[in-house]
Amino acid sequence: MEVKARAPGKIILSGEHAVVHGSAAVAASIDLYTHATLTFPTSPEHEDMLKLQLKDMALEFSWPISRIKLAFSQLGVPFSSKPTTCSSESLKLIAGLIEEQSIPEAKVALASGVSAFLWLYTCIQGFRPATVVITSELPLGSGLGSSAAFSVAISAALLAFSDSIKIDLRRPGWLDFEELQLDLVNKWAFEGERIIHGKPSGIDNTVSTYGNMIKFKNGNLTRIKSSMPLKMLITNTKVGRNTKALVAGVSERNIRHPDAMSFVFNAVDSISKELANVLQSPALDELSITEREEKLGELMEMNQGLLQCMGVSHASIETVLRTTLKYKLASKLTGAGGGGCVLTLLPTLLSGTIIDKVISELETCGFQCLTVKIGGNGVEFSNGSS
Ligand SMILES: Nc1ncnc2c1ncn2[C@@H]1O[C@H](COP(=O)(O)OP(=O)(O)O)[C@@H](O)[C@H]1O
Ligand SMILES: C[C@@](O)(CCOP(=O)(O)O)CC(=O)O
Ligand SMILES: [Mg+2]
Repeated sequence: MEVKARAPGKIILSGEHAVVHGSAAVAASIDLYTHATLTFPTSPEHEDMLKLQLKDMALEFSWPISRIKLAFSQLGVPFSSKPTTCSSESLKLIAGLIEEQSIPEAKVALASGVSAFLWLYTCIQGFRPATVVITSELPLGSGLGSSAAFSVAISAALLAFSDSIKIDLRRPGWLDFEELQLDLVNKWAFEGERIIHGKPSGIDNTVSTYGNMIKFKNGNLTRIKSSMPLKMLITNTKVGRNTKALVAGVSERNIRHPDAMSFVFNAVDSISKELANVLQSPALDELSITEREEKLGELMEMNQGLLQCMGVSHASIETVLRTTLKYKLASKLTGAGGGGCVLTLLPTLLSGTIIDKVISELETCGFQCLTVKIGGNGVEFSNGSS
């Protein structure tokens, strides 16, 4: 018995961080995925183990089911058909299970992901032996939503084999969940994101679940249908950072300067709303596309300025901004900042020669450039034959 799920990463076009404080934000899925494969054992030798393989990291974790039962015996079985938040007591028990596995020092950031996995697994599947294999095309901790794609892919695979969701695994290829099933996957994935981000807004798991392009505010999504082509260059500064710490840093700044920060968050809210309107305004002719691209670029630059106000830019991000500005291209950080990835708007009429020059200059600085497809499908499942 095997099921696979894949969930996309995302870019945030405007509104990261401010969205945690109630402002609107705009995000789109990208065609880089995290895959989760869930297999229930058929041979008796694997009968009492829960295994998690992180293939790209060459890491494998395994726990005897009896050990997991023992850990949770103090607090009761977390098994639940309703999305449930992991309490601090449960998180401590899970931390104990992970400590026994001794993660190499250089990969210790993965512990929050493994905690999210253990919580989702025991809640959705209880104490059932299985092997879960994870692979990802997304760079981890770079602002492209690897944590959400991880939580969404795992939730989807686990739910696909639960009583909460009935799916037909006979058809080949990648298949869509129904709307109510997506809602459930999204809610569980949010509980995973809580463990990894501390205080997530929910935008990343929502766009990874439903795909395409969304405006998101206070937990509510509005689907956006862009009427213009959108091409972005993604530059990965390769400076590692952690979303949880950056989100906490902005909250602390908000506590120190509540009046000033409320203006910053309000300004971001207006920028996101305007950006969503520009994307959706009716297409007329090529000139209007150019005008709209100019507006988008300006809004992205204004958003970047406000992210600097929040204290989440970084020297490496500033280097990308300076480099792209030489070519009159607008850029902003995407995701939590502090390093990670930067978006640069590539106008439709920009020549390939200029794009090649910018990329080569950015790569000379040691950065990695990616071009991705924006706004594809959200989470999907398959019977393992794809
Ligand atoms: N494929 C994966 N395997 C294990 N953990 C993962 C995976 N993808 C993401 N994570 C978890 O998410 C964390 C990165 O999330 P975060 O700091 O929010 O950055 P981002 O979401 O931008 O990639 C990792 O340190 C790890 O705990
Ligand atoms: C900073 C934030 O707005 C986005 C974080 O995205 P990422 O984890 O850096 O991909 C946090 C959130 O909305 O939960
Ligand atoms: Mg994240």
